[in-house]
Amino acid sequence: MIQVALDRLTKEECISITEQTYNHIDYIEIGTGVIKEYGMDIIREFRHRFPYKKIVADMKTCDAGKDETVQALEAGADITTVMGFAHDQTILDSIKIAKELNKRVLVDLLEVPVERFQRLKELGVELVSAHIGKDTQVQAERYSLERYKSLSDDFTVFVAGGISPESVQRFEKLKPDVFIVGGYITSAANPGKASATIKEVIPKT
Ligand SMILES: O=C([C@H](O)CO)[C@H](O)[C@H](O)COP(=O)(O)O
Repeated sequence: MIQVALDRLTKEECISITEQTYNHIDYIEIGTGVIKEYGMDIIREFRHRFPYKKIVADMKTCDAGKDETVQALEAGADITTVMGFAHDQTILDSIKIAKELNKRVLVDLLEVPVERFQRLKELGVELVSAHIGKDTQVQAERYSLERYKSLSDDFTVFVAGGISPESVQRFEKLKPDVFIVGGYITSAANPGKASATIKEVIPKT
């Protein structure tokens, strides 16, 4: 499955790219910067405009787990993100309230040491994002995905970080359920065509 990540865009650009890519994507991610710009209103607007697509709010919550999770999920997101390096209590509170709302939490593994993966499982984490951060993507070859290789034994895996038709093979080894694709689609001259191309190359589920 494909999640289009809408980052560093205006609201109008986010809507236009979602419309152009609609038939090739499974999840719409409202990116962290877009949420910072427009707040929960953009999640409400996307819920209203795109009632049949899963919406992920990339809140990147690292404290106040309950409050931020409620904010995003009550605004209409199906999934909200919490950082794996946050305090255990933050993660527990987010998962608990998401369950009460019949929704999900995706834990972002950015900068999370491998030794913490087992603890995340014990905390009840089910969805994780194996992520190479925007600021380290230029050194991506140095950031081996090796540390993420066993995640699929314990979690539903999302992968993110500079995914394109050229790099998709590296991520395939992690047996992900969802490929999160940002810049390759959103910076393309034709985002609809780019989303069709990436859909062709990711493994069929
Ligand atoms: O989560 C992301 C990043 O931290 C910026 O907020 C991106 O959504 C994710 O990395 C996917 O975008 P690309 O790396 O441009 O594919």
